[in-house]
Amino acid sequence: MGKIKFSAKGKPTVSAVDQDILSHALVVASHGRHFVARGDDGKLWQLFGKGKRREVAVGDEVSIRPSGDEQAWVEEILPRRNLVYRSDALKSKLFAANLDQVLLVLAISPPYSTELLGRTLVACQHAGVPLHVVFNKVDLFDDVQEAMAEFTEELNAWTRGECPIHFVSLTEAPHDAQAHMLSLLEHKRTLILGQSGMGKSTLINLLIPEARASTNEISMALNAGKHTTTHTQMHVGDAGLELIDSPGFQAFGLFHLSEDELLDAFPDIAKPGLRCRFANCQHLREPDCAVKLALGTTELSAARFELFLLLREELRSGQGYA
Ligand SMILES: Nc1nc2c(ncn2[C@@H]2O[C@H](COP(=O)(O)OP(=O)(O)OP(=O)(O)O)[C@@H](O)[C@H]2O)c(=O)[nH]1
Ligand SMILES: [Zn+2]
Repeated sequence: MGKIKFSAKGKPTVSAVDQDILSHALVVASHGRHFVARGDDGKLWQLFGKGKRREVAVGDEVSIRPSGDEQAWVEEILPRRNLVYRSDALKSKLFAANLDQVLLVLAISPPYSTELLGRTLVACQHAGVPLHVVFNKVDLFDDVQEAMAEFTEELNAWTRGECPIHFVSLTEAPHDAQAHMLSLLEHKRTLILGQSGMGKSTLINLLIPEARASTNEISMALNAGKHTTTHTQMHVGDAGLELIDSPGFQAFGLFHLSEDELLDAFPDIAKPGLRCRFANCQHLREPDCAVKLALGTTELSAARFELFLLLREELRSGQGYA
């Protein structure tokens, strides 16, 4: 990767020479309002955007206008295939764009959050991006077969069997994990999500050993010389491996969904909902509510119904959390 130099204040310096040349680049790192993009020739640019052109995500294809040797303005964000993001009442926080898949890393220690799993699934469905679950640290199970069967059942209930689940031990069986993960990740752009401590960094370093070094370089580029570790970054490995690592997040707000879009992610509620006596049934205390009747049967799990009510309440109160 090329090195980036900075002006004294980290702002773009104006160069009359290449000001009018537009070129194409891929956004490979973001930290708030700071971005780094890689040009088609491999050169790294520190990016600046104005207005809407500041709403750049890792994975975005951009057309850029150089303003200095290493700095450029975002001229245009090219149309996206998809965008995965979270949001609260005030603003959106972009995870990444133009993805082939999202991979959520879970483990039993620290304990994983089923609510986070549910929210990730809704966000992925809304964005039209497939979700895979990687259940790491299987070496911590007492009885591996029994635990795998138990967690498969629990996760399938949450995802309605829609997400493939991959059991691995990244530290105790790294070769197996590596082979399995490569078959899933090669020639794809993947966003890796997970609570802190699940093994995201272990996974990325196992598959792309040079990831740590490039993180330091990008981190310096983003912050114009200062070091920060919390940024979203795309790591590129052999065989078309593109892994996007995102900083830990406390909550996953889905305020950007409309109620109809939320319902689209819950066909297990939408479908029985058609049979409720009232067309505008809220599925709370109304008579002849088919959703309440479906609750607890194989059609609708109590956990998913609770998550639906929670998300709907957040949308209505305007207090989604990001
Ligand atoms: N027992 C066991 N420990 C693991 C395994 N994979 C990772 N760990 C450990 O789990 C801890 C957390 O792993 P990380 O890769 O740093 O987790 P992370 O998801 O990147 O966490 P943050 O950096 O906080 O976002 C480390 O001590 C790892 O060594 C595994 O397969 N088995
Ligand atoms: Zn109802």
